[in-house]
Amino acid sequence: MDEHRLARKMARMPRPPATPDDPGPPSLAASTEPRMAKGEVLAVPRLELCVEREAGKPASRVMVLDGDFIRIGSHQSNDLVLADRAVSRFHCILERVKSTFRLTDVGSLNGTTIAGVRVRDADAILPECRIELGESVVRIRDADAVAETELARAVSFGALQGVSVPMRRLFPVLDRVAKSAPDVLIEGENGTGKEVIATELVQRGARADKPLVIVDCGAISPSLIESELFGHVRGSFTGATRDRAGAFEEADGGTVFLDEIGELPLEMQPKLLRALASREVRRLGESRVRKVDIRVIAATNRRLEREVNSGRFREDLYYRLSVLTVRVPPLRERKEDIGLLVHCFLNELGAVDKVHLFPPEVIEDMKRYDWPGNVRELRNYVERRVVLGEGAAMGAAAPPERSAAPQGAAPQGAAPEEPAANIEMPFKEAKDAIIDQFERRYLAALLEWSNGNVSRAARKAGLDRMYLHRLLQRHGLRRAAALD
Ligand SMILES: Nc1ncnc2c1ncn2[C@@H]1O[C@H](COP(=O)(O)OP(=O)(O)OP(=O)(O)O)[C@@H](O)[C@H]1O
Repeated sequence: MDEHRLARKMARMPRPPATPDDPGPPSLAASTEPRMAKGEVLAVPRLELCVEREAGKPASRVMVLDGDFIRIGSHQSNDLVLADRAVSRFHCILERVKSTFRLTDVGSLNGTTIAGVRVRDADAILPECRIELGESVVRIRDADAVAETELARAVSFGALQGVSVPMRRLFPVLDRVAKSAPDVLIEGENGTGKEVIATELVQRGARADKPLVIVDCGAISPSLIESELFGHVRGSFTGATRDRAGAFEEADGGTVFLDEIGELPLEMQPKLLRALASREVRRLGESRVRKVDIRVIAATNRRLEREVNSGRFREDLYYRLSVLTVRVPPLRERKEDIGLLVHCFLNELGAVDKVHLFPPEVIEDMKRYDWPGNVRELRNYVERRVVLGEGAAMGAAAPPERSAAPQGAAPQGAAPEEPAANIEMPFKEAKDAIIDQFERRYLAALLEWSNGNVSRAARKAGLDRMYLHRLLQRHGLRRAAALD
């Protein structure tokens, strides 16, 4: 399989069956609801931001904002714009998490401080807190007024399960996005369900029976990405033995899902921007321009604001992509979903009879853990527990289980057995066999650690992501990496 195939999947999506919503309690059967039922209304306190100093001068500007995700910076596109040269274009993000806030500095030049302490990521910030950025000071508090937001009654949005408030707030948003069919950016940590969301958006939209082409921008070497997206003509580069349509052309009439958009090489970004704006593509090595009719869904696990600040992502492309952004909360902020997800995975695994392995006290233990690998890690754990029973351990730090690890993994901590030297084999073959064995074990353990996430694994191992993909493929471990 060449790199193109490796990184690109194409699917024709069947329309979901027309069944009514399932507003009932979590059940073993995942509900399918092609249309959202009108849900409850949730009152959320509005957020009041008081600018007490701006660019070093006293100020008394008050802004009352709806929404739980507020961007602060000097660029006009922020929710709170500070006219302060010491404030970065995208300086920090304030997110409501239940009754507190999280503050994230997105790589600002001069930093963000709270009570004199410089913060990068600060959780559990309480109302009345004063944030200092540049030569400005902003105080946050819950306003008296509340905003009303729709809360779905259904506990799933197709394959996306969730009983928690953040997820049931997300479902109506997704429903509207699916129907209105604009380009959309999905932001969320690894394993939070971005690809599931993209698939659901397609299935529920007008392009459901048209092609969906998935491009993993992080899995394609920079030299091939242009041809991958826009195609090439024969002879346009070494190895281009025939004309080939790119993802945009293949998806004509349908959708392109650009996964890991934050990994797109900088030099490719203006070309993507042009294609997004004009809906035209030009194959590599050809002057002819082709019109394409596509919807683009992009996803990222990076804070693109941080990438823009650091110069790794173009500001104009960021604006183009982020016109409509959907944010998926990490699992640690919606642990109420764990019980439902466990049932859903048992159901998918055909292991409903193993529900006794997840009694309430185990679910409570699971809620105490933070799930850095999010739903993917949870799913892997459910699978392990089904196979190993009560001995399965949660978390990457816990001793991994031999049978749960992908084939070839050595138990962590155990001294690897010295392989016997096989002098019946020529030296080179014997050496290659041992290296092969080592690679398999190393990669399998690495995948186990990263919960199948290739980007994380590549970073941990200090390997180029594309090279790691090839290694995994060579060792038949690609499925373990791509399965979830
Ligand atoms: N809310 C959910 N309900 C049911 N399954 C989920 C949910 N979220 C994620 N999953 C499952 O978790 C796994 C990871 O999901 P997915 O690949 O969509 O995550 P992702 O955010 O795209 O990850 P990455 O950024 O690493 O590519 C999949 O097996 C998916 O089916």
